[in-house]
Amino acid sequence: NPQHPAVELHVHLDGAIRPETILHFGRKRGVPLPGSTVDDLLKHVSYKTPLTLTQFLEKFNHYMPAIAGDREAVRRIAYELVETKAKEGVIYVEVRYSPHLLANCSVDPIPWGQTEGDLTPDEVVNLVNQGLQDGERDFRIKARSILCCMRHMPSWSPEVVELCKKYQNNSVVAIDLAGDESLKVEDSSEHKKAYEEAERCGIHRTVHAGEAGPPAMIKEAVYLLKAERIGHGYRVLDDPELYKELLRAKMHFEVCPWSSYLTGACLPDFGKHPVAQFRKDRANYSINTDDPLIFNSNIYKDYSIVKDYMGFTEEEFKRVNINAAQSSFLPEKEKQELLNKLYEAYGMVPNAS
Ligand SMILES: O=c1[nH]cnc2c1ncn2[C@H]1C[C@H](O)[C@@H](CO)O1
Repeated sequence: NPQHPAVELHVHLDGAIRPETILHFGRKRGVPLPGSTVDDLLKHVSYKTPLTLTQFLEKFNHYMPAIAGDREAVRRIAYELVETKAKEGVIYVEVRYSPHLLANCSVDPIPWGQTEGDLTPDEVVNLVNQGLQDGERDFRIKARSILCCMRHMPSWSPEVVELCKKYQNNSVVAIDLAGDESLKVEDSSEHKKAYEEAERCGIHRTVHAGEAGPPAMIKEAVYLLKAERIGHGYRVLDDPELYKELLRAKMHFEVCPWSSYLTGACLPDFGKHPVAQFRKDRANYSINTDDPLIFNSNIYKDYSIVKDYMGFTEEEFKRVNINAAQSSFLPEKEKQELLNKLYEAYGMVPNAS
């Protein structure tokens, strides 16, 4: 039973695919997969005890070849994610992905060992938009998207920001920087330029930082890339001065509890999880699934963790979701509409009718 209408700001499209859909397209396209039933496939793709962020990211290799490069698949995974979220009681979701990692042409290198085809990153965005918009209509929730730059692929970033501009407010609301933070990138000036262009054009900005990386990555995200939200950001607690500053600035942290356990981002002892500190300090944060396929989870899992291990209350869940709506990348008027829906559902305004 969903504890509330919820708002989810951090979920990867390519980390949230239904195993059935992977099997369907694997079969249809003759792409070999590590299993031929849902259980088999999940044995390889999902896992239950912590890996490193780098090892976790390798999981995508097992199934992305079945989806990437296929128009119907790309559209369908977007549509199905909206359905899944609607069923979980999410009324507004921001879905993120790298258009390049779903393409098989006009991308260098062509990802996942695909042979070259004719699906460009631009058309990927178009297809995802269609899937999201069809989903919004059929499942009556709101969905927007965030386009990801990848840490290890600075050469893709100029096109990512151009796609954000082209599709701005046609589903796309923001830019992100995802991928392996622990990896040393010789030159990230392309990421920086892309973020400057995003700021100049009024495109919202979030950055994965302080998940596996040190607080310095969060500083870079905030002060160099002008991030308005931080993906994960747990390690901000290692730098009390920075933490104080970001609390004062009401910086939003996109917290993913179950993910943080499975990627080794946080200690396995949930009693000591950074989100417990965030709650104490009434920080601005949201609760999110991140990659529910790989983590074999849903939004209830993440809410259960903070409830069962940290004693989070309904009151805090309401505050969390109101913060999420406030820090969403919707235009002001739509943000107000979303907030009003939450206030009403939470019994925080008298029913006007
Ligand atoms: O938790 C994560 N941290 C960093 N990168 C991630 C995480 N989950 C997924 N990604 C990467 C892998 C996906 O292919 C990419 C775009 O969604 O983002």
